[in-house]
Amino acid sequence: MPVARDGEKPATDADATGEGLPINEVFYSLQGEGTLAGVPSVFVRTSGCNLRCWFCDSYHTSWEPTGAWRDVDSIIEEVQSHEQASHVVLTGGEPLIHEESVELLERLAAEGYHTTVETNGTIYRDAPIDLASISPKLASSTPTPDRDPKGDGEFEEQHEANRIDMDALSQMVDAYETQLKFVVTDESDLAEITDLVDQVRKATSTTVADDDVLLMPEGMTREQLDGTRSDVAELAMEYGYRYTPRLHVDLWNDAPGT
Ligand SMILES: C[S@@+](CC[C@H](N)C(=O)[O-])C[C@H]1O[C@@H](n2cnc3c(N)ncnc32)[C@H](O)[C@@H]1O
Ligand SMILES: Nc1nc2[nH]cc(C(=O)O)c2c(=O)[nH]1
Ligand code: SF4
Ligand SMILES: [Mg+2]
Repeated sequence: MPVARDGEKPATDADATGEGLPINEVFYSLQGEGTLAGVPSVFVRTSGCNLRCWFCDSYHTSWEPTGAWRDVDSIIEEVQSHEQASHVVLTGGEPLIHEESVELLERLAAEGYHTTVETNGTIYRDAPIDLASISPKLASSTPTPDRDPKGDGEFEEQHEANRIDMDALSQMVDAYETQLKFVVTDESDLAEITDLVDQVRKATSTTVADDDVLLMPEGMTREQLDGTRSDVAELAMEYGYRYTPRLHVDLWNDAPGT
């Protein structure tokens, strides 16, 4: 079913509102990205996002959000049905637009799970998060009219205005163990990345080491990654940042539920 735009719950549209969280999918896979790549994990994907990256690989949580409202008990039950997993990844869409994500994370922590939150870093919430996997969005993510997957650039201005919130980003970096995971489209992204990392270092009391800064090639299919991964690996070496693969794409391409 469709969910409300940007995850809000309008008071008048019964179809678009509900209790708990709008969930797009829950699945068991290997963490494909970042420092925990390869770790068996249950993924909980909420629906709704405050941004609209043109390249979003989760189109049905952002450009056309779909999902079903589910209460926290039923989500926990499904997580626990994957008995081998001790790690849970909360992602989206943007999971931190939803206040109820805090309750879900509290319940997961109480059950002893390691929690990773995949977030664009624009919204801070106080929650038991073991790894904040923050992917701040660069200018190259903005849906200009020529790169809009749906329309003619209607979200360009809103995306551009909201993609970086330095207060929320630095609060998150100070509060949680963090990785900064940048989607790299080409070499021209690197000036913005080094500038952003400098700004975060100035705004926080936490040490952000170069190997907490991850460069991830843009691409939602193996074919697309074939065009970006080698160049991004070279850039990681040149700048001294960490490279992260997209292991799930290498293993399963763009298959659903992976
Ligand atoms: C779908 S997002 C959901 C979490 C959050 N909204 C965010 O952007 O971090 C999950 C991860 O996929 C990354 N991502 C999305 N589309 C991508 C693409 N085409 N190529 C590489 N990474 C992508 C995001 O940057 C983020 O790290
Ligand atoms: N296997 C796998 N690993 C992932 N790491 C972050 C993902 C995400 O969509 O947030 C993701 C995903 O969608 N699949
Ligand atoms: S912030 Fe994340 S979920 Fe939202 S549009 Fe960008 S990649 Fe997709
Ligand atoms: Mg993904």
